[in-house]
Amino acid sequence: MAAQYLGAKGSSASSFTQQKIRHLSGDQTSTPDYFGVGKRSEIWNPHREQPAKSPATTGATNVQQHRLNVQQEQQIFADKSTRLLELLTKTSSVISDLREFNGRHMVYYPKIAAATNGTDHVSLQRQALERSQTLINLPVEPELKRHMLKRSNSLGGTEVEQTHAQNASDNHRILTSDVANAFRSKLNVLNLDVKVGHQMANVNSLAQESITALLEERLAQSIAHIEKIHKRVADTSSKVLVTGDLNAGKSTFVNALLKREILPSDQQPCTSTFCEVLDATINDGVEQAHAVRDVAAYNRTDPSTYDVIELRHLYKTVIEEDTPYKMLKVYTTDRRQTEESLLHNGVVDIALIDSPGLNTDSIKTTAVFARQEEIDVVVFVVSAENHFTLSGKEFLWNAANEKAHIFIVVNRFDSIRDKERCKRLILEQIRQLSPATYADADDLVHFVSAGSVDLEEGSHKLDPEEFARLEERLRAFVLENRVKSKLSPAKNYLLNVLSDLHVLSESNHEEANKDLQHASSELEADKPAYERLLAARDHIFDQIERIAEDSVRGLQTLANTRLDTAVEQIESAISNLEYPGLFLIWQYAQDVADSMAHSLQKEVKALEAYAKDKTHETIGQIHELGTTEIGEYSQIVDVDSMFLKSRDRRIFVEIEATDFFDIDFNDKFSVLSVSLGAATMVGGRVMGVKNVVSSIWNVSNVVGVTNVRRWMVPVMGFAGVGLVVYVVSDMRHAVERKLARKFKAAVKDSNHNEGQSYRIARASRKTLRVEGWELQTRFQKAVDQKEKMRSDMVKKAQMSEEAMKYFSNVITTATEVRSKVEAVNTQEVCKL
Ligand SMILES: Nc1nc2c(ncn2[C@@H]2O[C@H](COP(=O)(O)OP(=O)(O)OP(=O)(O)O)[C@@H](O)[C@H]2O)c(=O)[nH]1
Repeated sequence: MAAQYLGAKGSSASSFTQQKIRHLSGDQTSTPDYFGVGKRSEIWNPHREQPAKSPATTGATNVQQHRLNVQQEQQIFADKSTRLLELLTKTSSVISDLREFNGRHMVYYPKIAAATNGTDHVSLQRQALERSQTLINLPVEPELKRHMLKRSNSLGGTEVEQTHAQNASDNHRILTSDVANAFRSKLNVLNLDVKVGHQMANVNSLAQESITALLEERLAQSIAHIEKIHKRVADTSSKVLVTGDLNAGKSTFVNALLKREILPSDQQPCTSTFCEVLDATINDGVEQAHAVRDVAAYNRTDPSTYDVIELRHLYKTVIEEDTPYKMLKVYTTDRRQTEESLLHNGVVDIALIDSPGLNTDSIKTTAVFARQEEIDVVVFVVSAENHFTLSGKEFLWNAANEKAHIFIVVNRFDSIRDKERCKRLILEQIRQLSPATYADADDLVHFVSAGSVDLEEGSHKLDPEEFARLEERLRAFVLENRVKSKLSPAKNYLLNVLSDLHVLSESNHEEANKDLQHASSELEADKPAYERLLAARDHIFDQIERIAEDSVRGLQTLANTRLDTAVEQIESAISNLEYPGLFLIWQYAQDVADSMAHSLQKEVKALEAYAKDKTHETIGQIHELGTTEIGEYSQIVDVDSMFLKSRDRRIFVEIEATDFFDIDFNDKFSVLSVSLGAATMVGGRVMGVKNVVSSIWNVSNVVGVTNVRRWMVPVMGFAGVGLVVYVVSDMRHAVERKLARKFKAAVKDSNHNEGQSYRIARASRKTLRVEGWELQTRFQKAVDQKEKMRSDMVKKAQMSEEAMKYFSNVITTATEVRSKVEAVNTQEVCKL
């Protein structure tokens, strides 16, 4: 039959081969007409008129040409599958990279803005609120937060604007339903909308993290699927499922193909489970059957996954009703020459699967089996005597929908008397059940007698002509079909997933670009405010230091001066003291000492009060400075806590007996003067004592020493009395003078004034420092916050740049891979 495609214009086999390889391997730049018989579409029109056979074409040439075609087909298939395998690997690695990227950056997947239900709005509002609350969660006073929000505006549009800008930035990710739906409609395998019940739930209500997780899951599934496809494309064998009505002769047919009595056949329905016949070379050349309970878990190299059954005992297992086995893997050797072998012929290894006859119980299982991707060809065996039963029709009808072409074997044809009528009736049934199969009936429908095939070992008897032809067509059909069943799904999946990667990457590239623009413009717009903030911070730190130091120094100087003055004028502290008289002079002295001490202490207290006021005033200045720069905040420092513990020192003056006499015995005139003083007081005339003494001195010089001696004694006596009188009468003032002198000396010796001034200044400095620190901390927080925001923006910009670069690479790779996948032609296959 292959000859019908050949030599119409007398083309040589080699030029035919080259044309065909170019064409079938997808080199679509070359002339599409590889058969040289006209337009390509003509080749595939099932209703085409068959070209007339060349009378010169002999059967031998046909066979030879068929074999040549098979080899070429094999070469083309190998080329296509190698290319697809590479492209599958490449695509898988692109998806793996995307998974990794999704883990780091979160791949963007658009959401729909127009809420379809209340939840969407609530969710969007919540997101916006969460974003705006980021600032509110800062570890600062509520009042400060409020003001920082307010102030940040004056600092050049920081947090509040950023929050709005962030919202705007994120909102641009939320699309109108039309745009998002348009985006999603472009997605095939990576569309994240999931079916919940009878409705499609979209991802709007999901948080970005959930979308990321969903996408991750989808990408992982995609990689697993590609791995499965890869395995299938790399697998050189094809699976042929043989099914049909009960007792139609399926097992007999499989044996006829194998030219061996492998599967048991019986007049009564006997096949109770699926039997897959495979080449024994796969099983290290050992002929045996593996009875499998769990097909998914079956592993030939793990004997725990199956029971071994000798081939000669197969019958018992196969006919066993209620068998626990779901599948029998029958490894057998095809004793024919390699090129004649069906199971292992160097071109395509075929595994034949015999199935239980169709009835109401088995139809479902068989239909599921037939639908499996790994089934390359479905062969339906129908008994020529019974035609299609109801189960057979149902199966064929469904299978035809899935696989389009079914290979139909009408068996037991030898038992039919009116063969033409039988053919006509059965073909009519096929026309109704599977029009595609009917259209190719010449190749796909075979009337044979499988029971007539000689299975005798070493027999050289040729197969009946019809069966030989069936065999040739079946091999060709398997070869043709594996392009459809193996390569087409691979190609389609790759095209879908690559298209999705392209769509997703374009959208992400666009988003990353928007993010980059946004981050860059935000940084640029914020720069002056940031610089102002930094300058203000440095300035304010200096200012605080200066204001506080000026205040403290002023306070210390003032305290010192005032205390010195107070000491200087300490006599005024006793001016109002009542003198209790000579007899209580000791008590009076005590009172004088106390008064002076109290007076100084009072001054210290007054200075402390002043220091509080002054400190309060300075705190106010610092606070005002702070609020001007970072907004209102509460003052935490309390000046009332200053000087809570009394640290003033009382000046103690020890009262001694000498404090009552203010006479200097070292002075040569002292005693005399005191006596005279007393005398003059006694005489009622008070004159300067020194003047009197010097007058006497002058007189003695004039009158001579002898005369002086003569009247000196009475004078001295008189003076003594006077002295006593004077001392007694001056005792109050003597006490006051002496104690004042002692007090001043004590103040001076103890450095009291300096000490107290220093203490007052230190207390003020301490309080001011707390306020200064508070402001510095708050300021630093504002700076840190701004710097964090800026560094986040920079990171965002960097990430956006990285994302743009990454997605543009994905776009390039996906485009390249896609065009290579498209170039693999899986539509047109050569009919062998
Ligand atoms: N006359 C004739 N009998 C055949 C032919 N092929 C099979 N048979 C007989 O039909 C009966 C059933 O054959 P099987 O191969 O067991 O049929 P089956 O479809 O595998 O049966 P189940 O798997 O049990 O449904 C057997 O007795 C075969 O000898 C044939 O071409 N001609």
